[in-house]
Amino acid sequence: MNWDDTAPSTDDAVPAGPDRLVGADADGEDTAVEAALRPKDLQEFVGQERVREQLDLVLRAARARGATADHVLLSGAPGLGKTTLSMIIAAEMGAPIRITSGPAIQHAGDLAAILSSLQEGEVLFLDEIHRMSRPAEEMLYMAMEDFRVDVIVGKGPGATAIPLELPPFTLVGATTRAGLLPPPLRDRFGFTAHMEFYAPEELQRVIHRSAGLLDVEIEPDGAAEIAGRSRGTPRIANRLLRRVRDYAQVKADGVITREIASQALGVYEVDARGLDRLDRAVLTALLKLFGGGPVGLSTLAVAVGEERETVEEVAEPFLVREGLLARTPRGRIATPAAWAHLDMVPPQHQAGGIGQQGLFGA
Ligand SMILES: Nc1ncnc2c1ncn2[C@@H]1O[C@H](COP(=O)(O)OP(=O)(O)OP(=O)(O)O)[C@@H](O)[C@H]1O
Ligand SMILES: [Mg+2]
Repeated sequence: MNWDDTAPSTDDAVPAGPDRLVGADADGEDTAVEAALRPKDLQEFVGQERVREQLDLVLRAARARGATADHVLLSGAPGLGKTTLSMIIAAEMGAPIRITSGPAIQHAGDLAAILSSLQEGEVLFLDEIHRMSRPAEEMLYMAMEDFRVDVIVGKGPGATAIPLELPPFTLVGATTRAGLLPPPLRDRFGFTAHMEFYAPEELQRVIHRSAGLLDVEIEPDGAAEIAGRSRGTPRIANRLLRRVRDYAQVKADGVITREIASQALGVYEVDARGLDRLDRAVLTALLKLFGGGPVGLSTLAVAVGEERETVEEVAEPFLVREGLLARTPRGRIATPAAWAHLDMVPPQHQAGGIGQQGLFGA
């Protein structure tokens, strides 16, 4: 559902497939176990070295001054640890945290109610801040800068603005789409942290840590195998770990070895690079039916029997990130890495074969 007509957001309408094992958004089971797996302080938080170091300085300095920490904006793809980091900020400051999200704030009044009930030093976590309504956003500007809001009482010519002082608080905003934030809002954050995808070694550490908390025995090779298929995302790493654990318990003695991890993820159709069935269907169609492209998005979508949006928003971002597919003005094309990944030979390399763009070019 689209709560907010100011943002040209399409992410809400996309069939992101909560049943998708490699989807980066949280599903029901994730929500239930994530609380247990969340690192509780900066020390425990794996990776994101730069962000961690900078945030550590910001928080230490604020603590030393006995002041409330500056507002923090966390941006990055789903499942990289924004919510986790917001809770860590509160914990490190020894402050309570209030959690809400852009879509939950439909009216400025909703925000005024939250702001006016904050305690001094409290952390207000505003998830999906890019989806807040415009009037609420404007109220937030003043609250962030001057710790003050104007509450409008009454309607029409008789309406009056009653200024309300707020206690100093720390706003932690999170967004998957930093580009959608209006500059005046972005500028009011004292510190902006951009979260990157995790390296396989970092994910391996995340997996080890989670396995410990879930009381699962895992060999380093087993963790490496899962890490390599987790698309740079801790949430996916934790989810794959749980599925591999199931397999290890049912089919083996419960210990996760490389062999077991590889077999289990084969059963769940997550390949060595983290592609799932949909991703591979798109690539396979692109290579087999269209000789590697270029081919239009709609044609490609019909070929795999999916909606355009599903191909564009669900499968393509990761394929592009992995350098397997490129979006060009003339259509989608496969990269040499795509041919290699599916163990296929590009047509121009075959004796007497047609050129890559021979049949379907333009
Ligand atoms: N650096 C990390 N170290 C260990 N675990 C992590 C780290 N980052 C994230 N996780 C784990 O990944 C899961 C997802 O993290 P989190 O909910 O913070 O992501 P998010 O960025 O808020 O995602 P979304 O955009 O969907 O809200 C949590 O279970 C958390 O424990
Ligand atoms: Mg979150």
